[in-house]
Amino acid sequence: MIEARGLRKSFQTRKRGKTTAVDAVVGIDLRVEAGEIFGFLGPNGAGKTTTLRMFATLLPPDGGEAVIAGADLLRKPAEVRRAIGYIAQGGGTWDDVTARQELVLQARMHGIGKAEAQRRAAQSLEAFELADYGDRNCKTYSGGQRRRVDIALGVVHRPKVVFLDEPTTGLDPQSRAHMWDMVRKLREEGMTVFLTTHYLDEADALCDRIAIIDAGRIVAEGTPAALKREISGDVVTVRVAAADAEQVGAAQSTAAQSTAAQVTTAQKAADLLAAEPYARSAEARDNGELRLAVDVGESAIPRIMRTLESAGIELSTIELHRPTLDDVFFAKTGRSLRES
Ligand SMILES: Nc1ncnc2c1ncn2[C@@H]1O[C@H](COP(=O)(O)OP(=O)(O)OP(=O)(O)O)[C@@H](O)[C@H]1O
Repeated sequence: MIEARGLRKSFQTRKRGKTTAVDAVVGIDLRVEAGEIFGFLGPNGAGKTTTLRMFATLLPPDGGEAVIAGADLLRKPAEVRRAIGYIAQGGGTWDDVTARQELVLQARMHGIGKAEAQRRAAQSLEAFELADYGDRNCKTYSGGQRRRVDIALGVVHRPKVVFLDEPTTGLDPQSRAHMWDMVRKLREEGMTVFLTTHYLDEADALCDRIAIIDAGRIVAEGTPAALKREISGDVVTVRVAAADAEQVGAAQSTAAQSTAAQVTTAQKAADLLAAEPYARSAEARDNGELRLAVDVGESAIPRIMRTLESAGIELSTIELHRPTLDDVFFAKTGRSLRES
């Protein structure tokens, strides 16, 4: 339903009279099958919105090509526009009109006749659980209700593909869960959904397949389960105890010295553990923590503790966790998406 090859985009920015180029998207290749909820997961500034805007014909690519719902993005943009719905990050509802009025207007703008437009507006209000507020001005809606109106507006013409830019950003947990149900409903109705998110749990729970994007490049693609399986094993996170002043060679320990010593100790621990047969990898991080990829966490933990104890390294905490999409992100980029 969506196929992209080598799609790229740079922006020129001027700072103190100097022009510099920002490479927002650096060659995206991807394939989205019909009827999927496909998630584009990445940190702020990764290039998600830029890619989405190119797919939605709102931004001309600098290079590459894409076919969306059978139409060539560069040669047949009008055909692409007819086949898609695009729901921008900020949404677009007006304050002083009702959701029903907005829906009728939007349907009419797509060339739908008046009676059919009214029928579709009523149907959308039902489908998006807005019937109770449909005749109230949009300014009286909650954030979650507004976001549902945005999506109802984006799909009133029944597109084949729906592009959703961060559909749940800023929503409370209950509204987010509700929104996920709405997105699943779009798929049930046969639409292909392409959404962007920087929420790991959203990508994991909602999306059939995801692509992880970082610095304008796709670094991983697959089902959340397959991506987690790929890095496989368990992850053990160890935090070494804050060191005392002696270790940093100072008479008086300051917080900064203590952290520096912790980082040094974590590195020493990582070097030691990386040589152990049960460790697939061990990396110290700049907050005094180290992450170990192991096959079976439960049996690795006592061995890790023994190794560190015999080297005189004191632990403050040790935690076991099953791989998450953040671990996948970490494995691919060397950073945590949570901290990006
Ligand atoms: N019009 C523009 N002019 C200059 N730089 C831009 C422009 N639009 C985007 N960028 C830059 O391109 C990069 C990618 O931005 P983009 O908005 O696509 O990221 P994103 O992944 O959608 O981020 P977010 O999650 O914050 O929305 C960023 O470095 C951004 O600052």
